[in-house]
Amino acid sequence: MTMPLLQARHLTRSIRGRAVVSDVSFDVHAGECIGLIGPNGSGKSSLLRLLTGLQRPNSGEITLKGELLSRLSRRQIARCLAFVAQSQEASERLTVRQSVALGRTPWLSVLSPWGPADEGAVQKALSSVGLTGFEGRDWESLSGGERQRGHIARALAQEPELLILDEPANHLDIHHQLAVLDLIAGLNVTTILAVHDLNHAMRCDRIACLDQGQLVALGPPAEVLTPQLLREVFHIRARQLSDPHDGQLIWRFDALEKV
Ligand SMILES: Nc1ncnc2c1ncn2[C@@H]1O[C@H](COP(=O)(O)OP(=O)(O)OP(=O)(O)O)[C@@H](O)[C@H]1O
Repeated sequence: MTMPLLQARHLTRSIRGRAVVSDVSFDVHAGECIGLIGPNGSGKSSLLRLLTGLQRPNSGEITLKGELLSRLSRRQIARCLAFVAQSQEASERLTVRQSVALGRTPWLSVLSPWGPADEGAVQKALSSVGLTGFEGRDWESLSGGERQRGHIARALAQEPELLILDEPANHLDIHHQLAVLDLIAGLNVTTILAVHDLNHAMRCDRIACLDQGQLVALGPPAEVLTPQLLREVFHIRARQLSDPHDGQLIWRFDALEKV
């Protein structure tokens, strides 16, 4: 068995005495796509921030390629892992190209200045999110959905082994939601993404489900997404229907009264 790309062991993060991430452990293997689901406030964003090293757990540890994350520099982490946060904003006035080019920062140094490989990575990233031709536009002139694709392009330009995305389909119209999810699925990159749409989560290799900071289920979609789990965690009645067109299973949901 190869070493996991990322290991989380007994992660706990408390805010004002309340555990928003509580004793979470799991492994992520190279090539996997893991969908992180859970109700609002269940700790998805908090857990993702721990995995990126942006926040430290109160207890527990994370290893990235066998190295303790807490011992790695930001630059070392950024050469392996890219993060697309929720509602991320670029502060400076930048063009789209400049903004995406920031993804190359971890690879640049005095001895390794900007070169054709960096330019190639930026163009490839822009092309894979459908933003070729937007290079010269002011970042601020982009629509919400275009910005979201720009953020993903910046992360791709980083050429990470592990891509962590917090609700990447947020702000996107239905076409771009599906296009971004297809894009992520087609990348040769290990991915962890927080998702709200359970039909989108079905496309992941494994699903991790958080409830009140605890990891209550982890496994293939068909094992994790059961009517019982969806009732207990999301307070919904869930039924699976088969699409007559191709037999694919689709969820249908009804809200239940919270008890
Ligand atoms: N800085 C903070 N101060 C106080 N509480 C916080 C802080 N950050 C997060 N929390 C709380 O931690 C809990 C988990 O929040 P988190 O954003 O991780 O949840 P989430 O699952 O990503 O939610 P959503 O689906 O709504 O985005 C929530 O109850 C939230 O209010």
